[in-house]
Amino acid sequence: MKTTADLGDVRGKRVLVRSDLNVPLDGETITDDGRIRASLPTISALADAGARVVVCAHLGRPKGAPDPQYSLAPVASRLGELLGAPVAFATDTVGESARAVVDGLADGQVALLENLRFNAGETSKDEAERGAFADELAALADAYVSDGFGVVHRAQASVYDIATRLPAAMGCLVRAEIDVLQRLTRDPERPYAVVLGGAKVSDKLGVIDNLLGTADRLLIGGGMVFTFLKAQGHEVGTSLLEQDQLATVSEYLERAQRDGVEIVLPTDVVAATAFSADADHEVVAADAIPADRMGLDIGPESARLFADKLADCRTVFWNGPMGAFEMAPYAAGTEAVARALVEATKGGALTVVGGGDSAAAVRQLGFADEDFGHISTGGGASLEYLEGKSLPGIAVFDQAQEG
Ligand SMILES: Nc1ncnc2c1ncn2[C@@H]1O[C@H](COP(=O)(O)OP(=O)(O)O)[C@@H](O)[C@H]1O
Ligand SMILES: O=C(OP(=O)(O)O)[C@H](O)COP(=O)(O)O
Repeated sequence: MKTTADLGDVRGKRVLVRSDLNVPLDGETITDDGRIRASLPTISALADAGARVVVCAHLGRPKGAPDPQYSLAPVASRLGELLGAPVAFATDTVGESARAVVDGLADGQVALLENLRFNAGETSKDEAERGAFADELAALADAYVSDGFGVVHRAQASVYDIATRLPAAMGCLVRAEIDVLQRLTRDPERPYAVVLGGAKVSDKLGVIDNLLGTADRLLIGGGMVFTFLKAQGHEVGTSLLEQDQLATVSEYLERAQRDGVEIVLPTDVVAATAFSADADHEVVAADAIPADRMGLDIGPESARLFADKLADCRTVFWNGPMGAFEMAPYAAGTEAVARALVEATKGGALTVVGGGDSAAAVRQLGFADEDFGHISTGGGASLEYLEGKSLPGIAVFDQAQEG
């Protein structure tokens, strides 16, 4: 695997670094800067070596056109504070502003381009459209460094296509993340549990297919729960639901039972009248969610059950908060699972928390990075790695080496 050392002397070279700076925002306030901090080692090392560092990243899921609420401007300010040096911000990604900002960089200086996903080419399924955007990005630089671990599972222009267009290397964050995750895939100590939650349900339900073959226990919380409960024939009210995945989930439940894999579902949930901290909410049995309510957290009985199921585990991977933890009334389930992982870590288990919001949740709830074996910057990326899937942003380096 190529490292930045393989790029040779970078002094005076324009090096495009793909980072994952997809941080949670409250208006323009960054509520957790973990992903920015995790991106610093690669950026600093290149700047210290005299490169003209051009950082590119996405924020949220804008629809291929500029959308001010997803601007990376607040991230540029924070990145500058953390680096202790100003970061020039380009108000577009590959246009006039980007070219001017890159041209204005001196050796050792850092710039950040505006949100990659303001350009339809970044996420396009059409190879030619993606390639054309990758060409425009490539024109801004002399070399490329892939350091956005949280996006290596995306076959997107700045992750995949660009790596074939410039001398390319892996950054130290991607390499560090892979080193830890390898310990989970190479003969994990058992029992091995995977805890799944969060809101990217359609993205992440599919990973269960492979996890049924590797994990001993799957604990399901967050927005994932309701497709399972519905598949079991229960009312889920207005909760998050993947209607078209019901048959798949039923098959998972059958297969798990047949193969002796434990799928642990909540027995109670916190059900609210709206997605709001002020909404009327109550704890109800998981099989009795009122039709006009949505489940926004696992209930207290489930929190105890989940903690119990994690207590004897020797390896735990967790992605996705157990509830809408950003709102205090729905944070208890996430806090209970975090506490259970901390206890498991103290007992010698290998625990990994992955995902932008999951990492933000544990920090927001007052836990320290050292309380866990590892906090990964990638949720979906880690899960797909654990599934044994080929990740486009990593595979492209193998292809380049073969080719
Ligand atoms: N029951 C639920 N209903 C709606 N949203 C939920 C629920 N449980 C968790 N969430 C939301 O899931 C989001 C995080 O999901 P996701 O992006 O999949 O996690 P990560 O970033 O850790 O990979 C949080 O913003 C949280 O509010
Ligand atoms: O937040 C991210 O992933 P995660 O929520 O799975 O941790 C990454 O920045 C990838 O974002 P995407 O899932 O919109 O491609």
